[in-house]
Amino acid sequence: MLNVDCHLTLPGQTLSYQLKTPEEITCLGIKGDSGCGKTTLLRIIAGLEHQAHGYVEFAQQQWQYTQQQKFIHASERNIGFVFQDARLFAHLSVAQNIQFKGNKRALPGFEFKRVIETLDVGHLLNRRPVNLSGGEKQRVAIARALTSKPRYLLFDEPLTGIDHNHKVIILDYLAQLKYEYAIPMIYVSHLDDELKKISDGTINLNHKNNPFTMLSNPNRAHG
Ligand SMILES: Nc1ncnc2c1ncn2[C@@H]1O[C@H](COP(=O)(O)OP(=O)(O)OP(=O)(O)O)[C@@H](O)[C@H]1O
Repeated sequence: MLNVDCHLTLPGQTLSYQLKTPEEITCLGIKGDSGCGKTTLLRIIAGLEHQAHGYVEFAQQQWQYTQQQKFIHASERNIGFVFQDARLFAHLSVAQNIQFKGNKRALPGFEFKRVIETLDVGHLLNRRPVNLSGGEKQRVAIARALTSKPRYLLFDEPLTGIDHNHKVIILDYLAQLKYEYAIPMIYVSHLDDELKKISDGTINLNHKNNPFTMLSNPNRAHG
C-alpha cells in the first residue's frame, strides 16, 4: 500500500522514512509522538515537499524516484488532503471553498448533496471562514476534500475540534467510503478508537524497526 524510502533535510534535523506496508491495506493508520514526522510524511506523499529525496509509492502509484529524476506534481496525484488546520480560503464563502475545483459530476459516494448533509455544513454555505468555529471549519475542509474527486485521501488528524456527535457520523461515513469504494486512505491520529474504526493497520512512526501493527477492527466483516 505504502512504500517509502526517503529523507528530508530540514533546518537542524533530517527526517528519514523507511516504510513498507502490505498491499491489501485500504486505509493505513499512522500514529506517533508529536514532532515525529507524521504531517511531513503526508506532505511527502502528496508531493508538497520538493526537497525530499528518495522513493515514494502509494497504492501502486510510483510518485517519486529521485534517482530516476521522477517526481509527479502534487496536482497530478488526485489526492484529497485534510490538514490539521482547515486551511480554507479566507476570501471565499464556504460554498465556494467546497466547490473550489468546480466539480459538477461527483464520484459515486461523494455526491455534493450527500457530503454536505453528512458533514452538516448546509447551513454554513454562505458564510466566510472567519465566521466559523474551529470544528465547523474542519467539517468544511473535509467536505472540500471529499468533493474534489479524489482518487486517494490523506487525513491529518481531521476530526480535531469536532464535537462527539459529528465525529461519530463523519467516521462512519469515511469508513463506509472505504468499504464501498475502496478509496486508498492514510489516516493520521493519536486516538486509538478513531484508528480502530477506520484503519486496516497502523504504523507507529516511533517504532522504527517494527512499524506495522494490525489493529482489531469491529467493522472488518463488512469489507
Ligand atoms: N518547514 C519546516 N521547517 C523546519 N522544521 C520543520 C518544518 N516542518 C516540520 N518541521 C519539523 O519536523 C519535525 C516533524 O514535524 P511534523 O509536523 O511532521 O510532526 P508531527 O508528527 O506531524 O507532529 P504533530 O503530531 O505535533 O502534528 C518536527 O521536529 C518539526 O519541528
